[in-house]
Formats: sequence, C-alpha cells, structure tokens
Amino acid sequence: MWRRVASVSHLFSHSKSTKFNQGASTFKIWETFTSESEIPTPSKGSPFITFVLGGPGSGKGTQCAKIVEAFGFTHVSAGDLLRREIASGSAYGSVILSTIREGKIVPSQVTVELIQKEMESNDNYKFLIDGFPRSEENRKAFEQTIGAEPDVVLFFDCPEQEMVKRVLNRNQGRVDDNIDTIKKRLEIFDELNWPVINYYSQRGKLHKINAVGTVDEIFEKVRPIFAPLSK
Ligand SMILES: Nc1ncnc2c1ncn2[C@@H]1O[C@H](COP(=O)(O)OP(=O)(O)OP(=O)(O)O)[C@@H](O)[C@H]1O
Ligand SMILES: Nc1ccn([C@H]2C[C@H](O)[C@@H](COP(=O)(O)O)O2)c(=O)n1
Ligand SMILES: [Mg+2]
Repeated sequence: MWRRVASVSHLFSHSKSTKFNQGASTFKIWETFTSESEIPTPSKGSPFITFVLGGPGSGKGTQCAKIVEAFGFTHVSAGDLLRREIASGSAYGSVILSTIREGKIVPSQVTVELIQKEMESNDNYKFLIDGFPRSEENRKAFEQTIGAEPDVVLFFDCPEQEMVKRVLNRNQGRVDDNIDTIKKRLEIFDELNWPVINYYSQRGKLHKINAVGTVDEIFEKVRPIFAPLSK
C-alpha cells in the first residue's frame, strides 16, 4: 500500500510538462508505509516504472528479458540507448563513446532525454528502466525531467569476481568489455551507485536479489515481486 506524502511542485517550478507529468503542479512524492514486498497497483492512466540496478555483468539485461516475457513490460536499457546514439552518428556520439570507453557516466541530461523519448514514443505503461539511475545526479535529473518516481527498484546483488567473469565471457563486441574498463566501471559503481541503492532502500522501494545462480533460479526470485501484476 502506498500513500502520497507531499506535493513538491514549488521545488520543481521549471519542470517541463510531459506525458507522465502534466506540468509541475502534479508532481508528487510517494512513499511506502508497509513492507518492502508490496508493490503499488498499476493503472493504465499512469506509468508503472521499475528501475533495474546492479553492477556490470550482474545480469540486469538478462533478467529484464525474462520480466518482459512474463509480465509484458517494455525494456528501456540506458546503455543500449547510449550505444544506439553512438551508432546513429549523432552530435553527442563521440562524447558518449569516450565516456563509455573510460567506464564513466554520461551526463544525466543526455541519458534522461533519451529515456524520455523512448518512454513517450511507447504505448505501454509498464517500463523497466535498466542500468539507470547510475548516480544521484541521474536520479534527480529523472525526477525533475520526467516528473515521476519509480514504483519498484530491483537491485541484482552479485559478487565482483562473478561479474568480471560474466562480462569477460559476454562476447558481444562491447567496447567496455575488457578488464581495464571493467575495473573502472566497478570503481564507479561503488562510488556512485550505492547512494542510489541506499536512497531507495530507505524509501522501502528496493528489492535486493541475490544474483548468483542460474538465470532461471534468479528469475524465480524476481517473479514473486511482479506476481500481483497481470501481463
Ligand atoms: N545467472 C547467470 N549466470 C551466468 N551467466 C549469466 C547469468 N546472467 C547473465 N549471464 C551472462 O552474463 C553476461 C552479462 O549479463 P547481462 O548482460 O545481463 O548483465 P548486465 O547487468 O546487463 O551488464 P551490463 O551492466 O554490463 O550491461 C551475459 O553474457 C549473460 O548471458
Ligand atoms: N545511466 C547510465 C547508463 C549507462 N551509462 C553508460 C556507462 C556504462 O558503462 C555504459 C553501458 O551501460 P550498461 O549497458 O552496462 O547498462 O553506458 C551511463 O553513462 N549512464
Ligand atoms: Mg546490460
């Protein structure tokens, strides 16, 4: 069960009106006041947003594919959107490429704009936002631009050694799947992602999943979280 605790429109007077936020006056903060295992009931009138967090190679993308299949979400991968932007030869492309090569985080404004476009061009109302937010700056930029908060936050908790092994075996030709970039990505994850994880934990939105085991074993831990949702 969820309750609205505050309207903070005065703090976001420069928020843009979007499909998800009819101007700043409708921006609300919600918090859970019961156990972490409950999720809010989605309605077709408003987006149901799940953020998917976890270190590099923790299995976010793999589990997102399973959630899409079982529960009818639309998968929005921040990393895929950025890679698509590079491939399109856009003005931002070279900056994004060098940032990804260095294992760093692309400025939030760029990533949030890509996520917003993707969400707005999709008729579905259930979204998995994979690999986002990677930092407090990412998180705040999303709230401010989209004017919404996640309903659910998944965190795939995986030991470093296992993540490194998975990434080095991935074999998808990614420029960041090499040992030097992985080390940097793990450092950045430790430095910037934990504050985000703690933020959502404190708000009772975080579902921490032990990401060790087979893909199916891990999905059986994810499934009950979304069981109240129909496809
Ligand atoms: N439970 C698992 N056991 C073994 N290998 C796995 C498991 N889950 C995913 N993998 C494999 O590990 C690699 C990384 O998985 P995936 O791409 O889903 O991770 P990710 O969290 O999305 O990583 P990134 O943040 O780098 O995009 C892939 O090759 C995938 O097939
Ligand atoms: N919020 C994000 C998400 C991704 N990136 C960049 C940096 C990552 O290393 C790279 C790949 O992302 P992944 O596919 O691993 O989720 O994309 C970012 O800067 N900000
Ligand atoms: Mg991924």
